[in-house]
Amino acid sequence: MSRSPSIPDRPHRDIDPDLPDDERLEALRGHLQDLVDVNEQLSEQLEEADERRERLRDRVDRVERENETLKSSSLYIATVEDVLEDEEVIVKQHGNNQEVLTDVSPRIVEEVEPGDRVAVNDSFAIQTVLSTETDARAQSMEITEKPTVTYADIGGIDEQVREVREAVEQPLAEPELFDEVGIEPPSGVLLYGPPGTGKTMLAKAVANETDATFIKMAGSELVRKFIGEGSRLVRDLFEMARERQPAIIFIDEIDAIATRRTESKTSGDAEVQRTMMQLLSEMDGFEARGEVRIIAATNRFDMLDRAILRPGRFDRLIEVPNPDRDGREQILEIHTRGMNVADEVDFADLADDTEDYSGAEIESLATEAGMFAIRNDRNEVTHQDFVDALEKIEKDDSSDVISSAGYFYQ
Ligand SMILES: Nc1ncnc2c1ncn2[C@@H]1O[C@H](COP(=O)(O)OP(=O)(O)OP(=O)(O)O)[C@@H](O)[C@H]1O
Repeated sequence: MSRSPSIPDRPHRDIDPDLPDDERLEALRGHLQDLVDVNEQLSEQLEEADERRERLRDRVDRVERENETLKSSSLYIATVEDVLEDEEVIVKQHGNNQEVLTDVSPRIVEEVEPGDRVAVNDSFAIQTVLSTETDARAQSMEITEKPTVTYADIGGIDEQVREVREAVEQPLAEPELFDEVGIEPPSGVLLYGPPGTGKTMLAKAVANETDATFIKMAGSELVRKFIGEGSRLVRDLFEMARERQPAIIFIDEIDAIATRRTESKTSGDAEVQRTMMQLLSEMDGFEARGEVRIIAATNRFDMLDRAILRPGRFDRLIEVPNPDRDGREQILEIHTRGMNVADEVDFADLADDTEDYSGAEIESLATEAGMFAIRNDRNEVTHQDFVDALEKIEKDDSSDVISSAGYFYQ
């Protein structure tokens, strides 16, 4: 680094006050010139200092950016095995189970305890303490001992209900049937179709019918920040299901971890791929006639990696479409069961007017009609309330998401 230039001395001249005027004027001119020279030197130095400051600022920016990159580069997950003296700990890496003696920064040493999950960098130094495993499990899984949804709550998809019962319920309820015939039940069932058509309901209804624990995980929850975390969650998911069997594992939005590979090979992609491989390997090592069944759902069937559809994996595909006219009428009846609906309400007519509506949209139509009744100080819902609700929903739709059906799902 260049040294700072020295500051010029302040110019000084002794001018004898007794000098004749012209000589004193000359001396003063000389003094003024000295001052002008020093001023110039100082200005130059100031300019140089400004340039140096600019250069330093650039360097700080660069270092800060590097620091950010370092901070955001991939970290690995490990579990703390033991905390020793002198800020040393033994961690076991997830994935390869390698044990490593490493340091903890004094900043977080107080927080680290055996059993904690931590994020370590390439040199195994602990960077952060992660939330505890039970927290992570609880946060990302929805566990219901016995869901209340029944087949009677599902309208318009009778054929799909039949197929799901055969592929999921029967192997749980009557495994001996499969033993006797000598066939393996389907490994996994994939429900695909537009949003809000009853895929989640179907999975819940099977759990209800078979007294199984319903364990739901969204595929997007499995896409995690740290290397190894997604596959760890997949293992947790299956472990949880085994602990609570009979159980139905329901993975919604499976496309989040099972999208066809794209050209880009970023580390994020590789991590998602690893999570999917973990899911496949859990399924491969899975007792087909056992007490854990797996159902996945997607709105984006066309984007799925075909590897998950091979035999022994999601080998039973069930399309759950938007309901047809009769289906819509049935769903309307289901969702108005608990409502005070006037006798004159014509569900068949409403079913005609709700083409392309999903089950979820029909449910909102019923709620919206109820709101119109309340707004008009009535406790009975009339046909006109449904017509007004339809109009409102259509108006909202045209300015917003055009029927959610068909948007992702073509
Ligand atoms: N076939 C149906 N019969 C009765 N109600 C339905 C039906 N389909 C959807 N619904 C209503 O819509 C709500 C949402 O449905 P559900 O969560 O099962 O849809 P999904 O297909 O899983 O949607 P997504 O793909 O968005 O997860 C349900 O709680 C239910 O009230």
